[in-house]
Amino acid sequence: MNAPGFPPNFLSQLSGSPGFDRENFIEAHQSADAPTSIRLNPFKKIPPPTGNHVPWCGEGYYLDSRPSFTFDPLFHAGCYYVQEASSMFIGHILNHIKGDEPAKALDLCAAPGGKSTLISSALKSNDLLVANEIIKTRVPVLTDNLTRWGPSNTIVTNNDPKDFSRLKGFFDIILVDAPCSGSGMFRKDPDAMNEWSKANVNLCQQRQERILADVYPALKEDGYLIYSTCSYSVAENENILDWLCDTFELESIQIPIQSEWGIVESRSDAHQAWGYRFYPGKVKGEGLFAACLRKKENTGEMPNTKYKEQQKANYKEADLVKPYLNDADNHYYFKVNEDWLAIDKVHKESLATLSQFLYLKKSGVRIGKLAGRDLIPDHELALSLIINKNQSLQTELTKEQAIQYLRRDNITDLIINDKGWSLMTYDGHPLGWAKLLPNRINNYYPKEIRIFSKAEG
Ligand SMILES: C[S@@+](CC[C@H](N)C(=O)[O-])C[C@H]1O[C@@H](n2cnc3c(N)ncnc32)[C@H](O)[C@@H]1O
Repeated sequence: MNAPGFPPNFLSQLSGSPGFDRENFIEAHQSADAPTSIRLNPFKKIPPPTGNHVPWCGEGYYLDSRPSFTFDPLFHAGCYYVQEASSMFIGHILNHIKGDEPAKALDLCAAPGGKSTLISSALKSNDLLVANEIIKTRVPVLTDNLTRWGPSNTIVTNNDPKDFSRLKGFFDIILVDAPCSGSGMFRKDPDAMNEWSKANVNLCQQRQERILADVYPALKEDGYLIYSTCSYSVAENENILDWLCDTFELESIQIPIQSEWGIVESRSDAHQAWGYRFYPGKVKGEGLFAACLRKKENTGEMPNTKYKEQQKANYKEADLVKPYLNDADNHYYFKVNEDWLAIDKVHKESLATLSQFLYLKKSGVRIGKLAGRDLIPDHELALSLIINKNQSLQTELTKEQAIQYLRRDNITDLIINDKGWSLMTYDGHPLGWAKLLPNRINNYYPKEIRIFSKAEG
C-alpha cells in the first residue's frame, strides 16, 4: 500500500519503531478522519455529551461530529477543553503517580495549555501548578485557557528551561511535553508533513536533551519526570529515555494500561525504560509518546525563602475584596500595580520564591481594582472557581444573547431591572462581566478574546 503525502524516508524510519504496523498506519491516515474529543472541567459541571468515553480519561469524550466550538458559550465558560484523546493519557499517568501529599507540578512546555488544564483537573487546591511557556507570543493563549479553566492554585511563567535550574529540588512533578518533529499530528494537520526531515528529528532530539538537562535540577529527589512528544521517532522517544538514564539517576515507572486500549508499551534498548506509544489505527486518537521516570538522587535543594509581609494598610483594602471570593480566609491577597490578586494561602511562600527567579505572567486569580470602596472586577474573577457569585448581580443569557455578549455586540431583548456590575451567565456558568445602567449595558468582555467570526458554521 502506498501512502501519498508522507515525506521521503518517513515510513522507512518508522519501520523499526516498537509496535509499528505499516499497513494499519497508512490506512488510518488514508481513510479515517481524526476523531474529535473534549475533556470536561470537573469543577464546572455540565451534562456529559452523548459520545463514547476516552478509555484512559474519566472526563474525556469522543464526539460524534465536530460542532462549532466557537459558537458554544459553554466552551468560553471553560466547561470543557477540546483536546486530542491520546494527550489525555498524561492525566492517567498523573493519577497513577500522585499521592495525597500536596505536590508542586511544573508543565514546562505548556502553551496552548491542553495538558495544563488536564493537570489542573487532577490537582487539589493545596497542590500548585506552574505552567511555563518560553515563547512570549504563545503566553496569552496559555493564560486565556487557564483563566477559562478557573483554578486559583496556578501560576503562569514565561521563561527558558534553564531559568528553572536555579529552583533546586522545587518540584515534585515535572512534565516536559517537548517540542518535537510532530509526526504524530500528520493526520490532523497534513501540512506538518512538509516540515518533517531526518535532520529535523536530530535537531529536535538535541533540543529535547537540552531542555531536560536544564530543568532536571528543579526536580526533587523521588519526584516524577513525565516526558512526552507527538513524534513516532525512536530518536525522540526511547533514545531520549536511554539518554536520561545514562546521564542521571532515574528509575523508569511502568504505567498500568489495558490491552483493549490499543496503546503499545515499549522498552528502550539500553535501560529497558517503559514508554507508551499511540498509533492512529490502533488507538482512537493521534500519535503520542509518553513515559514517566522517578528521580533517585539529590541534586540540591532550595534554601527557605523569607516572605516579606505586606504593609498593614493593604490588609484593610484586602478586606474589601475578600467578600468576592468563596473560602475567603484560605486565600492570600496581594497587589500587582493597582490590581488585587488571590492565591491559595498555602502557596504564599512558593509565590515569593518563584517571583525571585521567574517572569510571572499570571498568579492565582486577578480579582480587580478598587475604586474607593468599590471593586472593578476582573475577567479572571468571573471565570474563576473561587468566585462568590452571590456578591454580585447575575444576568442569565439565552444562547443568542450569550453569543452577542461574547462578540461584544449589543445584547438584544434583555430586560434590565438592576444597576451595577453583573456576571453574565449562560446555563448558570459565568462568561464575564457587564455593567448594567438604566438605559444600556456596558459590555466588559475582553476584546482580545471576543468572537471575531460573524457566522456560525
Ligand atoms: C508540544 S507543544 C506543547 C503543547 C502543550 N503542552 C499542550 O498540551 O497544549 C511544545 C511547546 O514547547 C515550546 N518550546 C519550543 N521550544 C522550546 C524550548 N527550547 N524550550 C522549551 N519549550 C519550548 C513551544 O512553544 C510549545 O508551546
